Amino acid sequence: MLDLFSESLAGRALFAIPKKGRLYEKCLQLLAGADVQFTRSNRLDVCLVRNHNMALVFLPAADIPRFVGEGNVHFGITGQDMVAEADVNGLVSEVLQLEFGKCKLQVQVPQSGDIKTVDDLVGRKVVTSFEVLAGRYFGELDQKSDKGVKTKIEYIGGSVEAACALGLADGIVDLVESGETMRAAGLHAIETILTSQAVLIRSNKPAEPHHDALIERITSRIAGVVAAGKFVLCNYNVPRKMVHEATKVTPGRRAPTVSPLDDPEWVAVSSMVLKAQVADVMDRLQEIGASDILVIGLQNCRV
Ligand SMILES: Nc1ncnc2c1ncn2[C@@H]1O[C@H](COP(=O)(O)OP(=O)(O)OP(=O)(O)O)[C@@H](O)[C@H]1O
Ligand SMILES: O=P(O)(O)OC[C@H]1O[C@H](OP(=O)(O)OP(=O)(O)O)[C@H](O)[C@@H]1O
Repeated sequence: MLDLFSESLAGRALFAIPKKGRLYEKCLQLLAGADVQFTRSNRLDVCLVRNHNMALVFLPAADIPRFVGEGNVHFGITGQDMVAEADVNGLVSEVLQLEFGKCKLQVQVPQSGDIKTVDDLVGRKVVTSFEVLAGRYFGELDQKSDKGVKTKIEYIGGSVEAACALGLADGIVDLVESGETMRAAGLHAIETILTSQAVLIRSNKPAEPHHDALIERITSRIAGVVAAGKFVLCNYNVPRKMVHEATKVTPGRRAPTVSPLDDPEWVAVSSMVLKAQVADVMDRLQEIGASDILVIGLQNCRV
């Protein structure tokens, strides 16, 4: 059975996806948007893609950089924090930022306590799941400090936020997004070690040409899905004499589409706008005299 399975994997491009956790659902949405068709069986962490010569390998997010770096899989999705922690410099390339899984790796200490800055932590005990990054950060700090002592970095696999309250640590290094978990544990952040988001990474080991072409095709499809989430299409009518002003507000990615209307005094404009800026853009268009401003969400695109 196993032999049959590895035979069916032979020659396929291997794509690593986080098997659970924060990034999992978003990855499934990306795969659906890129029309990567598969059925994941409960018991298997490898599954064949029906419509491409590819297989998905579901792995812990933390292991993906190493698997990609060593060329066991050709490409994968994980967090930038995981790539940095795995220390795979030169072995993988980041090919696409995916705009989700955004968070910060921060040094946190009890809100009420004697530790106010990272220098106060030098020589004390820090607990973290990111022992490489925390070790490097405090190693540099120890060297700069004149205390002549080393900060003790201790690894724990989860529930890091509880460490200070339990008396296990003077500070922690952990991920923060909304800050809710941190505040609930009576902690606050005193330094950011890195910012992170989910990324598509590729092995730097040379792939076979037919893998290269497929990886590039899937990457381009995923880039389209990511861009579709970032942009909207903004359509509006504007007096012809104001079109120059209006298109300064909506320059589009390459150039806006300007079309004549039956009324010679007016034109219609269609342009891609960043979703995050669209409310402001609509206000400015209205001030310029545009009307019938319509914002349309994109399901998919290639840009
Ligand atoms: N609160 C958060 N907000 C946004 N992104 C996050 C958050 N926490 C973690 N991430 C991102 O998701 C990645 C995976 O985190 P997650 O906590 O799901 O790890 P996991 O250990 O694989 O899953 P689990 O905790 O279920 O075992 C992190 O490396 C980080 O890039
Ligand atoms: O700032 P917040 O929005 O509160 O998010 C931060 C929390 O998210 C992550 O854990 P997650 O909830 O993914 O679970 P985990 O601890 O099991 O990894 C991280 O380790 C923090 O605990």
